[in-house]
Amino acid sequence: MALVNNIDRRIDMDSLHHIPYSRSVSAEKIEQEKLSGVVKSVHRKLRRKYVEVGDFDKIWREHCEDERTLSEYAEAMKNLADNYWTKNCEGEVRIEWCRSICQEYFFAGGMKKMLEKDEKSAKFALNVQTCSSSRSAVHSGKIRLLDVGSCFNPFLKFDEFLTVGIDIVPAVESVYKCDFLNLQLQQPLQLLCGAVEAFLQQLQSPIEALPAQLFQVVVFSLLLSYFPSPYQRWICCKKAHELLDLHGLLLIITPDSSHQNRHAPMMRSWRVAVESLGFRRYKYAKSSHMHLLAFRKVSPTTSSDLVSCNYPEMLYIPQDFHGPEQEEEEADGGATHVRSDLEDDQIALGFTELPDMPYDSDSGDSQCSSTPFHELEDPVLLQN
Ligand SMILES: C[S@@+](CC[C@H](N)C(=O)[O-])C[C@H]1O[C@@H](n2cnc3c(N)ncnc32)[C@H](O)[C@@H]1O
Repeated sequence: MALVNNIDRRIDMDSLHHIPYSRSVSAEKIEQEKLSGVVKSVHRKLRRKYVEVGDFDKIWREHCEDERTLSEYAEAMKNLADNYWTKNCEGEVRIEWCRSICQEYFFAGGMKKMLEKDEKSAKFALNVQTCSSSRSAVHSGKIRLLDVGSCFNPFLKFDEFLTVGIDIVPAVESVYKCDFLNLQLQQPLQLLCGAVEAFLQQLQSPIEALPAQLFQVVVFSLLLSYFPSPYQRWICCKKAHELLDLHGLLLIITPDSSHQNRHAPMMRSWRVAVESLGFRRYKYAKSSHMHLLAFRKVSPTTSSDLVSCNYPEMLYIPQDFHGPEQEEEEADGGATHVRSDLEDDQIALGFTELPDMPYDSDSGDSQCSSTPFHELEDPVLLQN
């Protein structure tokens, strides 16, 4: 009788939304998995279409016209950000990493140190006096930051940035609608800093064109892996180069839940491709679930015959090589996949830093980690 009473009481409590802890946690987990399922299925659909059709311009146009899919995606991302990526979780980790790199580079002498290093190596290489006028680029006010694929505008709350968030489907009003792949670039503004800030504050949605050299920071947070083709990733990096001021920073965050060296060749390949556009590596870090890369724009121009050198293909991701079977397995949650010994070893290694909730390698949706990221001063991963 006592037991029945207890059960009855629990049912009553449930109906009053006082859900017992274990039940609410698993309900949360299911909800979270559902949301990241929405995100992953959009990426998968794009990849599948790209394999079938081959013409990424065509599939991209169709994708941008598919309003229902896009708004479901934006809603899922915003929901994940609002309800599941709380403090110290991966969502915060990527934003905090970007902030700390910018603080150090613009306000704590990082840029000055790099410019001195450039001058020294230029003198050494050419045995000539180099021009030091580039120092005037050291920043004095707010940092002009372009967040591409901003979705829910995570940088807006920080005072040190004058943030422009753009997205094909903004999840919040403060983000401007813009397809970065088709953004037109105009002549740079010949204005003083204050006037440039005023220009940025009067932008209106949709943005179809922007002047070159407008920003000091461009952020691609979980953007590049959205695209099914390496060539689209390369177009984005090239555009970032043109939109950045000389010595500005390109910050790239891309998901990878395997341990640090598993995709070392891929990251080396990315480095070569990005540097070929007129960037130089500045910092690299690996968190449990992401690579975080910072590049400085070191050359004002980028040559246009780079396609012939296969640089775009170098911006590959593991999913580019998935066949239909692997994609299907992923859609089933990997239920039919038999792991190799090597994968088992990697998972065992990974467990030492994996938190206890599932990670979504497409959306970057994940959970708390005690060591958010490892700064690598001179990583094997990105050796010269
Ligand atoms: C995985 S979400 C990342 C959201 C956010 N940056 C973060 O780190 O959580 C990728 C975002 O990029 C946007 N996106 C994809 N292609 C884009 C393009 N060509 N131009 C602008 N935004 C794009 C998507 O709509 C989506 O909101």
